[in-house]
Amino acid sequence: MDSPRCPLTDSTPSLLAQGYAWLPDRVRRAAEPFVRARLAGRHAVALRGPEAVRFLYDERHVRRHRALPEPVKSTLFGHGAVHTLDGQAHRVRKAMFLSLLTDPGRVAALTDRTAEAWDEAVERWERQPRVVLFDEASRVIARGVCRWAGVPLDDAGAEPVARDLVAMVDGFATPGPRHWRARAARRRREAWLARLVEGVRDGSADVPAGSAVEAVASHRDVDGEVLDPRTAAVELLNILRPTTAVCWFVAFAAHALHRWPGNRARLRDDDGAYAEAFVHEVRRFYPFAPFIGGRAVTDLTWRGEAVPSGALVLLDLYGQNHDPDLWKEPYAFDPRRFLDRPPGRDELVPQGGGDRALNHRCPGEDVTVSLLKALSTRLARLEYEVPAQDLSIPLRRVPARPRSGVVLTGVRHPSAD
Ligand code: HEM
Repeated sequence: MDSPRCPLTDSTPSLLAQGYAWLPDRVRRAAEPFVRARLAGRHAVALRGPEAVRFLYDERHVRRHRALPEPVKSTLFGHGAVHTLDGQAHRVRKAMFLSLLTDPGRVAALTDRTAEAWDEAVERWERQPRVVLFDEASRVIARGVCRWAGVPLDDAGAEPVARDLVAMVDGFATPGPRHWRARAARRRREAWLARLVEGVRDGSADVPAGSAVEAVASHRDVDGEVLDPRTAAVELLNILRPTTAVCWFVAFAAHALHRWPGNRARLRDDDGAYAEAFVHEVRRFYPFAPFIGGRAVTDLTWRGEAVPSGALVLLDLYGQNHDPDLWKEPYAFDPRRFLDRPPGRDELVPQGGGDRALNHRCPGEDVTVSLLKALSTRLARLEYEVPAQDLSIPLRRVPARPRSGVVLTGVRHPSAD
């Protein structure tokens, strides 16, 4: 087999300029689900499809160590995060997340805390002329997850905390001012939570027994040692930050209810199966995580294509969620596609693929689905107007969001009429 040639031109500027469209465009031009590129000076290959999921998540092929660029670690995930670990070190750290995030009782408690915060917020929204749903949802969820996790937060604290948690997500994939805001937000919140962890350990901070803060503060890593306070803060943020980021999906759900209002009645009617299908379709249809990746640990072959040791191997999440080979009419928003059958493990991949206990698949999918079900249903039951505004979702911006943030006016609970 010929040794693979990495393109000479670096595609990083095109990726930054085109966002979500960059990889699917390249796949379309290549007329096959395999793309070779140079990214940040490195040889990269991009794959998609259930078979590609199984290939990439096999640690004999691809590992995460030294795969993530520094700007992503300094904003989105944090240095020393579970995302960057492999092998036994990864599995021991991952077990902590799974025990906190997949137990149905804990997921229900987090959903209840957040639903309470939503109901409190609605009382305020009814007295306001307009609300920006994206911003409001971020505060509601930040309040809910902090209450659930045992992070002390007074009412005035929710707004700056939500702003920082959103900033960390908003700025990971851009070189501009959003990026510097993300770095500053991470530094601030790591310092804040590291102090809390130290307080829990020396007894000066009182947090509920069994809470996420207590679990992270007392977690022992593969070496039998507790995490240093900064890494413990990084991992606490890896619970608070992505949970708050469900506000992106809440804004997308509002967008879908506005564009395709037929969904509203079935959500209002407490149709649990439909609500779940709606949530999966929101996660499939709208753009959020564009791709994930790691480094080839040895010379590999993918469907006859050589992948040299050290190359970046990317899984095209957005492309796979819109792949016509997997989804009938992929650009139609249609929750009914999930009514007949639940999503296949390695087909629907907005939060990664594979087995969440063994690899890097997101441990927060149950939380995401549960929160989004509860909040979409509540949103569908509210009455409000959607005044003229720019609801476009430019795919050049990563992470994408409706430009206006989804402005609602005249919010009222139907019972108030
Ligand atoms: C807002 C919706 C969410 C999206 C779009 C999302 C997406 C993702 C993606 C794409 C990955 C990487 C998978 C991989 O590298 O293979 C991931 C990993 C992760 N997510 Fe999520 N996630 C979301 C919500 C959550 C929530 C609610 C939590 C926790 C409460 C969470 C915690 C994590 C953690 C800790 C990892 C690292 C797992 C590991 O490396 O083993 N995520 N997520």
